Amino acid sequence: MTLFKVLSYGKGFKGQAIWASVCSIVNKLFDIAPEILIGIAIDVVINQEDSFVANLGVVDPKEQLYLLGFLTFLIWAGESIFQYLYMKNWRELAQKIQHRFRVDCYGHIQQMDMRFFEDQSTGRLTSILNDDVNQLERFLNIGANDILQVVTSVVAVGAVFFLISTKLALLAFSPIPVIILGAFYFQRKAEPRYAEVREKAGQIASAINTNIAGVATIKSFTKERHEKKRISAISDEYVMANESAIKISSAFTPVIRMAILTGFLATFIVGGLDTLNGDLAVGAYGVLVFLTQRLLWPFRDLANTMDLYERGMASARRILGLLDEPIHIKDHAQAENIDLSGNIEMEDVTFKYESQTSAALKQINLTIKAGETHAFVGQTGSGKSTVIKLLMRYYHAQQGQVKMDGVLIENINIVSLRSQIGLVSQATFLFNASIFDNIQYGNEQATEAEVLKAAKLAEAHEFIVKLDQGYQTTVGESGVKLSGGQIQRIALARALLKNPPILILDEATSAVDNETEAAIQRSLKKIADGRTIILIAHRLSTVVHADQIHVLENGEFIESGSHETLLKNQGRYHQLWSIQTGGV
Ligand SMILES: Nc1ncnc2c1ncn2[C@@H]1O[C@H](COP(=O)(O)OP(=O)(O)OP(=O)(O)O)[C@@H](O)[C@H]1O
Repeated sequence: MTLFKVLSYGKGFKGQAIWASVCSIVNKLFDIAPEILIGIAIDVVINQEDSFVANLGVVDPKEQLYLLGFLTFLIWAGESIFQYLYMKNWRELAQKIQHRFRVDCYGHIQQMDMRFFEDQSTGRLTSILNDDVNQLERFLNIGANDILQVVTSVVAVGAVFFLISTKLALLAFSPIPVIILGAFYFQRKAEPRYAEVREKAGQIASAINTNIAGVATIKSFTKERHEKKRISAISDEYVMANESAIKISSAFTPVIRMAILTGFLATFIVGGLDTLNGDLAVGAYGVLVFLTQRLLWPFRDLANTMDLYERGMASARRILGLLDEPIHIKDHAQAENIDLSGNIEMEDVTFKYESQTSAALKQINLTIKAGETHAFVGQTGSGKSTVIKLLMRYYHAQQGQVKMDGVLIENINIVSLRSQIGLVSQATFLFNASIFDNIQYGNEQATEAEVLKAAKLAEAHEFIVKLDQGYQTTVGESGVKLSGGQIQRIALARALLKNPPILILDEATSAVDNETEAAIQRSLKKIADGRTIILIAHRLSTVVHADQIHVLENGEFIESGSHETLLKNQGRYHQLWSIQTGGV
């Protein structure tokens, strides 16, 4: 059950949960005590020297009243103190649990396989980490306390009722089964509606996220009105989902109120008649009438609690669903840390993306010796980047083997593998931080001199120092304050700083001008010694110096060799080269 799973997240905070529960219960006991004191006070003014208090030893009615006044003061003070304590403790617990959920969820998302992210919208994930966790926090803040306090009042008030009059106790309790049945009915009706509300909230977040990220495209196509309408339509769906939940939750309180009224009237009239007949003392009658309210009114708040509970559980199910998503690519027990020297082998590797009907790579065989530079060229969609994704172990090949230094890639610890590959991918991502920090991300131990050296090798230093704040310039999310070529050079510097034995550049210099690219090539030559380099480029001038160039077509290597050999072969590479150099 969702609630138990949520509560099991509170393991480790058991002591505080018990203390918070005690505070909730004591507060409730203090809360119902004044009603009993009112009854006793009525008894004092009516029976004076024969009152209940007089029997305890305080005979003077005035003194009895002073005593009751003093007790009332203590009770109110106690109630206030315990209210402070339960609120503080439940809220602190809610904070701890929501924090744990958020951080665990985030950690889990980060570990998910790349294929998981292909079907997910960032908006949905952010809405789970933000909105759903907050929703759950709201329930945890007050929900547990509300439930405990309702139970406490039923037990404590019930005890007083049964002590005074069993008949009236049964009458006062009669609406409770109706209320509980109503609550279950409400819960069953509300559950799917709140699930729908959470789903719609996720869709809104997703649409807004995408649109803000793509605002330049929206503007360039002057689609602002269209997009506003689209967001408005999704927002309308959210409103409609909420309206349907509101209808059912709003009906709950009035229905409960009528049930409460029945119990109250029964005590009021039957108890009154008993008092008139002399079967019930006036003070006791007063206590019962006031206590019926104390017994039944909390059930009215149950509607809000149930509402909060349903919303909270709908959110919890989304959070737990995310946490239950299996991680397919992970280290197995025998995975080792290996110091790679840069030998790479692929044997008969065939790989198909789940969503595709045909394989992206077919029977690929590749041998790269440590220190060599290899390049992959070929038409768009031919499978070049997919080779890299397999080397990074983002995906798992359905057939064949990938080895590094003779060790199966699955037997290498993922952190060890990825930390020894410097990848500059097509989709470069910079963090919303300073340029310095973005480069240093490649190696957090790197000194300032090392960061500058990497930037110089990547031909980035010159443009960085010309910026207003130099290395301290903050780049916007995805580096929007920089040009495409500048972003690529920062990403390259970041990868170089990692000083990896394997460096993979997937269209890493596609956006820089020819002159800068030539300078980067010269830098790369300097650092290529003892390092395996894999290049992917459409611009063939980038790859002419590679030891081996592999031409891919439809997921197959159709030609391999050095630039000169491939030109001599007069095959596909020759054709591509001729097109690019204007020979055709
Ligand atoms: N995440 C994915 N899910 C499903 N199919 C994919 C995915 N990524 C790539 N593909 C498909 O796999 C094939 C190979 O894609 P890949 O990105 O490896 O090509 P590429 O040669 O690197 O192309 P480009 O030069 O355009 O970068 C393409 O048909 C592509 O549609």
